[in-house]
Amino acid sequence: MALVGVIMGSISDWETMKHTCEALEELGISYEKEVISAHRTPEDMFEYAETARDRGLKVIIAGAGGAAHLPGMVASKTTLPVIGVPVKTSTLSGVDSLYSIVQMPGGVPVATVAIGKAGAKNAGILAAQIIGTSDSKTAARLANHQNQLKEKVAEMRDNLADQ
Ligand SMILES: Nc1c(C(=O)O)ncn1[C@@H]1O[C@H](COP(=O)(O)O)[C@@H](O)[C@H]1O
Repeated sequence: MALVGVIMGSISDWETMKHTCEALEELGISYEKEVISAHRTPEDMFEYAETARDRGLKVIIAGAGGAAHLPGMVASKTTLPVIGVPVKTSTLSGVDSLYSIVQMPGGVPVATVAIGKAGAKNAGILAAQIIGTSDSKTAARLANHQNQLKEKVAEMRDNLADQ
């Protein structure tokens, strides 16, 4: 059963959102993925959001670009935490996506990560951290992930010393 729902406004967002899925896989979190658009498939979006909790999801990650209304509209129809990923756009570099997602009105939060693939990766890690609050195996995998980051910095220090 999927614990995280990864949705995106278009298949063109996959190049970004695949980094979310990779992070979830690395942390052993089950997920489902789907293309759903607030603009193009509003009925599907409402049904997805309204049924998400009963289907067993714990977190929804929604990526979209431009007039990125998907994360906020999903958040308006579920009590699950929603993480929004601003997809980088060719016209406005994803600042349009960021502003569309981050500036939610009071009462309807969307946890917004950075623009692009680093943000998409962080969305997966953040979802794992939410799940890790009540799951010790996930918490252990997250601790391991942090240790790997430390090891990478240790390698960087060795490399720098050799320069
Ligand atoms: N922002 C939204 C929504 C939405 O918010 O519901 N639906 C599609 N889109 C975005 O339109 C961009 C261009 O989509 P196409 O590449 O399909 O034309 C994508 O980044 C998508 O997330």
